[in-house]
Amino acid sequence: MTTKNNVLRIATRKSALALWQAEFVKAELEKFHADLTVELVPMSTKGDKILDTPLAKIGGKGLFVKELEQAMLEGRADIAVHSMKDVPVDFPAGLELHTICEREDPRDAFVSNQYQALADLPAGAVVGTSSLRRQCQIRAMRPDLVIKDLRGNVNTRLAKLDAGEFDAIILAAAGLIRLEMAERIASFVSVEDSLPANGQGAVGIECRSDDAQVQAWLAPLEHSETRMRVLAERAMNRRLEGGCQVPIGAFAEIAGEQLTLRGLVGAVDGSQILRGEQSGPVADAEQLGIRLAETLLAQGADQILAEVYRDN
Ligand SMILES: NCc1[nH]cc(CCC(=O)O)c1CC(=O)O
Repeated sequence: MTTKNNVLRIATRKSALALWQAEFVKAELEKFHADLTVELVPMSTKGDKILDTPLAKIGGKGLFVKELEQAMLEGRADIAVHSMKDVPVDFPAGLELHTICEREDPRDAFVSNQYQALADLPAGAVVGTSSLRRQCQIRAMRPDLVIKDLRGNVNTRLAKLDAGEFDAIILAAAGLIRLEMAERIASFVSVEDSLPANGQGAVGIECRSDDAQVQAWLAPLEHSETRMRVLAERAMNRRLEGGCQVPIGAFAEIAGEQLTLRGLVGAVDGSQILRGEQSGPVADAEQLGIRLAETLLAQGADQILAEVYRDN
């Protein structure tokens, strides 16, 4: 038995955002379970250590999660808190994504010290992003801009903007809001202009599949609407066999009993963008994701993705 009585250990990366998310889950757990002690177990992952290579070129799925999963499998930790966006579609035997918490703002944020929005940037302005998804959508909209790779955690990226390396950078709004840096957001990029990544803005919790005690503790943190949205988005990504570094956008919304999923697959240079949409009952979330992926594949998404993988 790896779980001590009334102690739960959270494996977490050491970035400010990861620590914020782990502290958030700790606070929620302690709010619901007065007699529970929650400890953080911070660790570095491969994705944190390799900082000089564009993410898309490092390869390998789960760059940011393997070390955390090893800790859970070896009983050094009980749960791991992830940005859903960075969580691979498949889990190692013995572990599962058990809980999905309520989503923060899922949009991309435009951050600049001089300009209000993408539309205000002059021709030739330099925009920083490390995401192929953001890159292809910006290039499609504004082929006159220069896109440069931008790596590092949120603070590093902001420091590079402030040092003048870029005229603007694009980040997930959720990260800035959580780190209490919402004032850095010059404007939100609409989901029409930049379809978010699957799971963006949502926090998920992974644990051992057979750990009933930990799962009982996690139960009150579950947010069912977020779960259904993220299920649809991830199902689309999975059917497309997309990793986390691909020019794929997936974004679901729920109105009443109806879930609407929008999806996009693009060439990195923005020369081609395929879009689709599926609506249906919330309970069919995964089916809608699979169906949308299939309509995109029928339009040629597989060729576009094959080229992306070849180039990277
Ligand atoms: N890929 C890194 C990553 N993973 C999650 C977030 C932001 C928070 C979130 O989406 O929940 C970010 C930073 C970014 O994309 O700007």
